[in-house]
Amino acid sequence: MVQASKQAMNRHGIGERLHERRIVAMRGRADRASRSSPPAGADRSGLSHPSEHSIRQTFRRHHSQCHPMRMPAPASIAAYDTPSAADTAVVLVNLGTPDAPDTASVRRYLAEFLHDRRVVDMSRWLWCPLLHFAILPLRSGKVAHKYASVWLPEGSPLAVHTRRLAEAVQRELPQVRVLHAMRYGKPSWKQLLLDLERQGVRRVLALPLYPQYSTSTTASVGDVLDAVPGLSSRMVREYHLDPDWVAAVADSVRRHRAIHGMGEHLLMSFHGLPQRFAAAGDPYPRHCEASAQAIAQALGLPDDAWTLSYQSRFGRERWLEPSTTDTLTALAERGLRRVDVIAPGFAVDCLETLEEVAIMLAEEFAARGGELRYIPCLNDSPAHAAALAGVIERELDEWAEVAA
Ligand SMILES: C=CC1=C(C)c2cc3[nH]c(cc4nc(cc5[nH]c(cc1n2)c(C)c5CCC(=O)O)C(CCC(=O)O)=C4C)c(C)c3C=C
Ligand SMILES: [Fe+2]
Repeated sequence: MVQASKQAMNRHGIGERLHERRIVAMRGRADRASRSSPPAGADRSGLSHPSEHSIRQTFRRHHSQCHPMRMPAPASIAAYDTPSAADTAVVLVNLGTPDAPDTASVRRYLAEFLHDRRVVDMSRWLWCPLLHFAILPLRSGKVAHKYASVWLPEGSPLAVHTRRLAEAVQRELPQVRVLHAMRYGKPSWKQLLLDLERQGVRRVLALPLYPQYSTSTTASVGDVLDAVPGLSSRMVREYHLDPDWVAAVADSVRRHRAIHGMGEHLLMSFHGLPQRFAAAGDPYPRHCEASAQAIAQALGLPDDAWTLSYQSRFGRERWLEPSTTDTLTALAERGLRRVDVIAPGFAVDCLETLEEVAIMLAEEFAARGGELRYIPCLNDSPAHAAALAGVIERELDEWAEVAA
């Protein structure tokens, strides 16, 4: 099979192969968009089957069941010999969240999160006493109260939406195992990798649920992957300009505006970052700017109809600007009364979007006489699952090519 794939690669030029891959990806996406409920084990991309023969069989079977008029299997199917379904897992990794909205659980979660040097890089001699004797005792209770205000019957919004999103992506990609994990808290990313290794899984593709790359988030997911050397692994770095993701965000705004009417302005609020990180080369602000531009362009918004801002400041140092709070004050002073807000840096709704934006900032804006209308994250929407499935397919595809 490897041989067959190498021969195929020798026969065609690189440009041709890339073109074939794009066609395959487009076909995969078209299939996802057009089918309602795929048969278990059905295969569209041929990513995961041990032999070319069985790949073609499965592909044909699926197509004859779902799309009797659509044929044949993709021309480049021979390139999909590795990785195979049995020994590959795809893991959607999110930040993490407390187990319960109480002080002890929040304290445990914050302690793990804020111990990560990727998040707070101060000297441990200074940071650990500050964290344990000031921040955790003072912050945990207050933050637990905030979590309680958005907690769902099934758990923390971030946990609930992440699990549902992974299930939705699994439905999109029945040929590989799709799981989810949290960098901090449960289900533990590190523990999941160790469990997978024990179960004989050899390859893990990590998809950090951060569209924009940051060392404080994405790289930290990679650190854990590197710490389990028995597994062959690969990580999606970012998807901040993925066309399907951009289209899904833009569509969510369009749909909201179709139901609730047009806001006078669109605010795109991203999680903030200390300016020092950006000065040291973290590409996060560039990625946020590029995402915001692409979303505005997809919506056909003129420059004065939208603004990018940064929220969730933590600590005393300078964070990225403009802040969402200051931006809303400025918009209110400009006389704007109906502002729509999206949070395109968050894959799913969480404390920072629901409590900080949809509740607190909306209340502040209302006190100035305005209406702040929060448009939810993509969560487990079909468009989101399809976009992420496309990102995963492309990554597995490139991996197979490198491995061949
Ligand atoms: C120095 C501190 C922090 C950095 C740097 C930071 C970067 C960062 N965070 C997210 C995404 C999320 N952060 C969330 C919560 C959260 N973030 C921080 C601090 C930093 N984040 C704290 C202390 C908290 C906990 C809440 C609080 O105490 O205020 C969440 C939500 C988690 C949930 O349970 O709902 C997300 C998501 C990104 C994308 C990012 C860098 C770009
Ligand atoms: Fe954060």
